[in-house]
Formats: sequence, C-alpha cells, structure tokens
Amino acid sequence: MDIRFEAAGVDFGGRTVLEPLTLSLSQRRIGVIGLNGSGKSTFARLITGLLNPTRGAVALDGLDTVKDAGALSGRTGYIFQNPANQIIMPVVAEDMEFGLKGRGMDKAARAAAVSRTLESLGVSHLASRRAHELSGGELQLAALAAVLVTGPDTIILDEPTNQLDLKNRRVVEQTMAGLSQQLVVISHDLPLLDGFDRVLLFHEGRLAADAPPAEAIARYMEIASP
Ligand SMILES: Nc1ncnc2c1ncn2[C@@H]1O[C@H](COP(=O)(O)OP(=O)(O)OP(=O)(O)O)[C@@H](O)[C@H]1O
Repeated sequence: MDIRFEAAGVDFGGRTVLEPLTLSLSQRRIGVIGLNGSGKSTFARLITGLLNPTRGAVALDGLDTVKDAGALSGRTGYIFQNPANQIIMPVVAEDMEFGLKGRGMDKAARAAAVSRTLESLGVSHLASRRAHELSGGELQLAALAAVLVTGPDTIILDEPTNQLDLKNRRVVEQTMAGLSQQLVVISHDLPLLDGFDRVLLFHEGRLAADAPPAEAIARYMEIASP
C-alpha cells in the first residue's frame, strides 16, 4: 500500500505532538523508532485512521483517511501496545469471529477463516483458550490472528515484543518475517528491525531520520546519549 503524508500534523490541546510531515511509504517493512513521547504512536494512529490529522492529510493508495474512511475500512490493522486491550470476546476464536461480523459471511465461513488464520500462524491450539489466561507471547499472536483474519493489506504493530521473554520474542519475530503484508513496526527492540527496508526516527514530534536501519539507529544513539 502507498501511504502518503501531505503536511500532516497533530496537536493535542493546543500542543503540537507531530509537526507537519510529508512523506510517502510503500516498502514492505517499515520501522518506527524514537524516545518515549516522540510521536511514534501518534504517527501510526494517523495511518490507521484511529486519529485524524489536525492539519494536512494522510492518504492510503490515494484514499483520504478522513474523507474516504468508509472505503478504507479493514485495509489496515493495528495491534496495540497492550494487546489485551483489543480483545473483546472471552475466547480467542470467538474474538476473531467477532471481527468478521457485518462482512456478509455466514457462520461456517467465519469459522473456516478463523481456523485457517490460526493454522497459518501455527497457533491452532489457542482457538478455545480464554484470552485473559494467555501468556504475553500467546496474547500477541492472538491479537495478530484477530487482525489477520480480517484481511488487511497493512498491519501496524506497536511494540510487539514489549514484555516478551526471549523465546516468545523469537516466535513473534519469526511470525512477522513470514507475513506477506506490509508491516509498520514501532519498537524499542532495535534488533527486531534488522533487514527492514526503511526506519523512521522521531524526535520531539519531528522526523529526525528516514534511512536504512543501521543509519537510523546510529542517529537514534546520538539523540539518546546524555
Ligand atoms: N490523546 C492524547 N491527548 C493528549 N496528549 C496526547 C494524547 N496522545 C498522545 N499524547 C501526547 O503526545 C506525545 C506523543 O505521544 P506518542 O504516544 O505518539 O509517543 P510515542 O513516541 O509513541 O511514545 P512511547 O514510546 O512512550 O509509546 C506525548 O507527549 C503524549 O503525552
């Protein structure tokens, strides 16, 4: 998907948290880094249409995230920093099926799509598990499954390895590597972005670097050093 920011910026309560930004993103693997509060999640939420720009515009494949919100519905998926917050139904498979309601699919088609998605992630065993009993890694995969089943072109993952142990981190990393969708990954886990096409560094609401991973990370190290 072609993601375009046209002088898009965000203010909250009169304070600018994202300076007007113009860029175009079409790569498959895009990383987003920066200090806490630098504007990363704000940037990501603009892409999904969860947030409207205060000024300027954001367009996906030429469709405006505000004016064409209806046509863009379902084209992007967002996995929150705390995926527990996005699970609505108590059981994993029910939660995934819930996301498919209102799409004109009958119950059997919804159940088939849920099974297929869980299988593609290698987590069919999670189908009947209660979401609030899952480990952090399982929860990340359940949230990813719930987003994937809806068939988005682009998935935004907000700190997907936050709080995961090494084993679960590896599972999430490998799962991400196997996805064909365009991924925008916000992360403080810098090695996760190895091999990414492009990394955006935000600093104090401004884009401070837009470069291959090593270059953007080197700039981040300079910014972060006391
Ligand atoms: N709904 C809101 N109302 C007011 N201020 C907000 C709101 N959402 C975010 N902010 C502010 O905007 C700034 C950027 O926040 P954002 O969540 O984009 O940062 P971030 O880079 O994702 O940070 P982190 O790494 O801590 O998750 C912060 O100062 C934050 O307090």
